[in-house]
Amino acid sequence: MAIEVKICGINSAESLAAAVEGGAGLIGFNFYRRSPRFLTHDAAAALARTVPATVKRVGLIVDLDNEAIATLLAAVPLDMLQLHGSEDPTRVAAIRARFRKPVMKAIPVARAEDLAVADAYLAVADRLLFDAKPPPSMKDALPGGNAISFDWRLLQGRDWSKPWMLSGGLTPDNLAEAVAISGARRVDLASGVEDRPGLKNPAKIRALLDLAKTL
Ligand SMILES: O=C(O)c1ccccc1NCC(=O)[C@H](O)[C@H](O)COP(=O)(O)O
Repeated sequence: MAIEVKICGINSAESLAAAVEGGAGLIGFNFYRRSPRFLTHDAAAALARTVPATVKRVGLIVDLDNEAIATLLAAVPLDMLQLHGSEDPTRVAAIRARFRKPVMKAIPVARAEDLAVADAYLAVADRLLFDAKPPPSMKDALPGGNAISFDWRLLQGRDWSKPWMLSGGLTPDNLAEAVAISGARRVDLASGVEDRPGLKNPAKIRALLDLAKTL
């Protein structure tokens, strides 16, 4: 069975069409202001309204308070929230209960010990997303979308009771190896289908999704 792909940081009708027509299972809209992929509510809403029901619309947020989340959800039709900040399990549970949306919690990974953090989220999140933790030497790193990978062998032979995704530095060139080594059946990527940060390349999106169907 093909792996499930989320294309994150969709910010144009062209990239959205490539993702939807190519078979992405999820697309992500980025609401983190420092990101080159940041979208206003209005821009995201216009795109989100055109997404077929078969594709999940994920809103990526970083440590937003309840008021900001409520404003976002009132403006943009979203199927899932991706929590990509330092939200602890209590906060994840509170967001899920209050806003009645499935939540995916990002877990930053650099070393084997980082994976232990995931256990605390299993009871409160609907999905986990293992993403590369930027090294301290990386100046101005974002919480995600940095085009860096972690050691995929850390995930080898591991599984969790909730669906989990692999992300961090995935590209059409390394996807097959990443999937083979990690055992991931769901992947998420942003930079790997771009020409520069924030500029998605529809041809790269289509190529990546074609490849994913063969894995
Ligand atoms: O993509 C961003 O700019 C971003 C900013 C802040 C928090 C998270 C962000 N991206 C999250 C994602 O879901 C990315 O797909 C994931 O981090 C992998 O990114 P990349 O290494 O660029 O493929």
